[in-house]
Amino acid sequence: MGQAALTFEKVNAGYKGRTVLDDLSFQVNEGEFISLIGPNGCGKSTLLKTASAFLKPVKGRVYLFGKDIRSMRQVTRARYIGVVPQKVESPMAFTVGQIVMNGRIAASGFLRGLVEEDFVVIERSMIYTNVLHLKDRYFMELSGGEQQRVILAMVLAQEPRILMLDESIAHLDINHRYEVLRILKRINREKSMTVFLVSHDLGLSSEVADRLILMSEGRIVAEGRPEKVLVPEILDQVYDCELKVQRDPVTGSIHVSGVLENFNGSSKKHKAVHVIAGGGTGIELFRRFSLQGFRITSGVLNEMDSDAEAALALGIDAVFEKPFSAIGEEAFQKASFKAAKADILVVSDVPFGQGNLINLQLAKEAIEAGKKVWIAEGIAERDYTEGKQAVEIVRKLLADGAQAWTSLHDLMKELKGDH
Ligand SMILES: Nc1ncnc2c1ncn2[C@@H]1O[C@H](COP(=O)(O)OP(=O)(O)OP(=O)(O)O)[C@@H](O)[C@H]1O
Repeated sequence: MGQAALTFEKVNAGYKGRTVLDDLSFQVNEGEFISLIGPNGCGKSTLLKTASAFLKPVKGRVYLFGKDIRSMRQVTRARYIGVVPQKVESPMAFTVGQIVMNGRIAASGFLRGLVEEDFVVIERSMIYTNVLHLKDRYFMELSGGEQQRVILAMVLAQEPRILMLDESIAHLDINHRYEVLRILKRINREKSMTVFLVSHDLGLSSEVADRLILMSEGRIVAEGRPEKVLVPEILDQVYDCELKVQRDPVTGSIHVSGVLENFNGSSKKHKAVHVIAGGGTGIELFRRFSLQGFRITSGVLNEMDSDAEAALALGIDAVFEKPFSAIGEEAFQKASFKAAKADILVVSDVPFGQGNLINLQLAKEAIEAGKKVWIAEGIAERDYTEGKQAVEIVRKLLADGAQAWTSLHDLMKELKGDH
């Protein structure tokens, strides 16, 4: 493997005071084919913008082939790095031929003028990406996939030493996608061009890349050969869902997919869960339980509370009390009736005061009925009752068999086992 092509050294970067990349350090060597993967919003595009000096780091340094990018002129940078963006921002009133030529001009300098060799590179880039026949067409008139191939041709015409693609092949049809990948692999091998591909297609990334870099919340959480990174223990945590990873024993290719078993039309009766929540602490529980196919009941909730609104919006069978009022006997009895029909009871990280303390009585009834009860950890910090009554009740519940949960991810996993 060659010298360091791209180096991030303790980089912090983001937008208007909001940090996205968090103390990020990594190195890519010349000739490597890397795929950068990670959930929506984790900072992949921000990393690309920072690498191409479109975004200035707040802290840390970025080097291209050992040189600090801050000291580089734009034309020098264009020779080192070419970025194919996720989407083409502005409509361009140019023909395809003109756009690809602009790529070459950006990297060769406006003053020099183009020579014979430049036109060979321009034409080759258009042939590679199958856009030569579109040469005289206006960019704005092209389909999304055609536009994406033109931008790729433009960047290839720069002949950059590192090519970064931001989800740029996602909109291509399967034929063109594999064609582009073959081109990238070829240039990568024959010209030692470093390729850095951002992709949400984990299987495809594992097929083409020598090394995967997995990001989460602005940091790198795993990197290495695809079979080391694409393992359920890592992916489940990062993508916060259950994933199936299968490896083809013949080709070795890896297939990652989500689990759709709740939607396969089976007549299996789903379990019922009663959720004790309030103040918005139940929304994510409602959402996830719905997606997993649980039957959900909830309450007592106060009308106009954000959990009450969410329960109404999701059609959840909930019991309500008047807004800003302490839970009364009638509402409690209704909730007790509903909770008695549930298989599982979950208490969110809702704060408890005198007004809603009675909801914990539902957890006690569930334990007495031999049901599973899950209570969010950290009750001491959200107990606003006199004499910390909620802490005392929860302590007893835990002693009698209730279980504490810390992360939603883990709770869902536990409940999935019961489902
Ligand atoms: N121009 C911007 N101004 C403010 N915030 C931004 C800007 N661009 C991105 N962000 C925020 O920065 C975070 C990281 O965004 P980024 O586009 O880098 O993520 P990503 O990993 O590429 O996501 P995706 O997979 O969805 O494309 C997100 O929370 C996003 O909302």
